[in-house]
Amino acid sequence: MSDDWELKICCMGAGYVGGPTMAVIAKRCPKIRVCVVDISQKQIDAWKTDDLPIYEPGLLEVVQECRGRNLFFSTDIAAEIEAADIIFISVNTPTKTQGIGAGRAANIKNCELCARTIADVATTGKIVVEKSTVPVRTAQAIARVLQSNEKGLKFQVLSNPEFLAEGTAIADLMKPDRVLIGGQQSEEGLAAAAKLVSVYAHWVPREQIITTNLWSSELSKLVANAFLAQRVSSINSISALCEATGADVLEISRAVGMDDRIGKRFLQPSIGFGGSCFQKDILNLVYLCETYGLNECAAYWNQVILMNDFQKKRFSEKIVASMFNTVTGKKIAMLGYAFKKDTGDVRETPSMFVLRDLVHEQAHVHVYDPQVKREDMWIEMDYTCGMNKDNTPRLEESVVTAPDAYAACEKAHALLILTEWDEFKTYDYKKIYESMMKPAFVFDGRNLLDHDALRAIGFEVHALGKPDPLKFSDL
Ligand SMILES: NC(=O)c1ccc[n+]([C@@H]2O[C@H](COP(=O)([O-])OP(=O)(O)OC[C@H]3O[C@@H](n4cnc5c(N)ncnc54)[C@H](O)[C@@H]3O)[C@@H](O)[C@H]2O)c1
Ligand SMILES: O=c1ccn([C@@H]2O[C@H](COP(=O)(O)OP(=O)(O)O[C@H]3O[C@H](CO)[C@@H](O)[C@H](O)[C@H]3O)[C@@H](O)[C@H]2O)c(=O)[nH]1
Repeated sequence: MSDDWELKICCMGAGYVGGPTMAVIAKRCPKIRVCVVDISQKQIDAWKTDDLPIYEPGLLEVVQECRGRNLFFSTDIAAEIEAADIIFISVNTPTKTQGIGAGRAANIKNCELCARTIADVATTGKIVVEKSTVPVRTAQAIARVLQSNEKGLKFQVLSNPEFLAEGTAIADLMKPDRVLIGGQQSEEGLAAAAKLVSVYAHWVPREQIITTNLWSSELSKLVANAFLAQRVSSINSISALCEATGADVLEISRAVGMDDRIGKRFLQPSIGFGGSCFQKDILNLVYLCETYGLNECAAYWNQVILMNDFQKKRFSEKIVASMFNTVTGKKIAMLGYAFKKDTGDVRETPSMFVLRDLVHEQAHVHVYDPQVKREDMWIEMDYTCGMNKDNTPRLEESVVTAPDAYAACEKAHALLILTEWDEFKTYDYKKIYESMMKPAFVFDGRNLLDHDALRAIGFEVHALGKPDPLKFSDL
């Protein structure tokens, strides 16, 4: 190992955030040594191959450029902590499943464990950076664990939440809207923050690197996700009203979004938001509000989740109701399973809830997604819906993962668009129509396809928040 490094960074947690974030730091800062560590040998082994543990456009190229140069992956956590000047904690902080706050509070046990490991093995003081999304004031707990080391070592704790979105992680990291760094407002705290600023300043314009106190930084992350999810729930609530009145939700998104004060983005109706962050972080915010006795604030944010649940359920019910109130024994093709395009991530994917409902209705579901692995579908189904092959014997036999969309649609009664993958727009829908049972239904949960063209082919199309031409006409 060269000793000429400008700085040495260790990141605990080689997941969706730790891996891409550190890869981009390594790319942009060739003189900084970056090592990503994890307790999972399997995860680290995969990062050392070209079959990376996560799919993210552009990630492999960045990893290939830096791996072995200044980007390393290891399970030797103690050695890497010892070598590092700055240690990022980028571990998972899922919603608690048991005990006080179960179903709402974030479980920060992995963060605490990282702090304990650092306190145990470090022989010199370090800057410890919370990269994970955590409840406000977690830095206090981390600092207390670190300061209780018996070696008299001094640690500085910073908050540096991550705002990347999956599917666009590399672009987001290369050109972030902002980098947020929170620190203690003491001389040592400000010096630590300045050191982290200097890392990002290798490629992020200085005016886009914001420094705040610790608590503002921690809380800003939860607030950003709550605001984004609130927009999705807002437009989804309007999609239901559009279906009842003959208004068109896409025309509304356009008309409303052109107001600069509102903005165009995040007004795309869907079958509900998914992903590992939105629901978890809003629940975390709701729990914090309740903890501080702010029950009205808690109820306000909880409504964003309730609206999301309503939207997911509404979509399944629409399918069954439109198909003569029964899908029992019918083949249904599900195109897309990931929670958004350009990722294989299925955590909290809304497709899972539609699949669950269709299995309950005894349909035969054929799923095609370009990136999702079948085993990941079952892990998430068990974790989030409590459904597995032991308690639902029909589950695995009534769900087929198809090799392509054409196979999924052959002899199907309905085709569902659940993820907005670009390739779904390029298919030969005439050929698909001819291979399907009649009437052939399309339920477009993303408003991805050309509905007029599909109707001209012969499909019966139901699209989210779009007027049904059989039901509504102009004046
Ligand atoms: N996924 C996202 O898009 C995203 C974006 C912004 C922020 N976040 C936040 O970042 C954090 C990490 O999320 P993620 O999606 O990368 O999670 P992840 O589950 O993909 O990865 C977490 C990794 O941490 C490892 N880990 C757990 N405990 C450890 C320990 N004690 N020492 C070393 N490694 C340990 C796990 O083995 C796992 O590989 C969460 O708090 C999340 O809310 C996620
Ligand atoms: O107009 C929209 C925009 C998004 N979604 C859905 O919302 C979910 C989340 O999408 P997105 O925010 O793009 O992806 P995430 O990877 O979950 O990223 C969010 O969560 C991350 C984890 O905290 C944050 O870092 C990001 O800033 C934040 O956008 C997905 O199911 C999308 O399909 C919609 O339905 N309509």
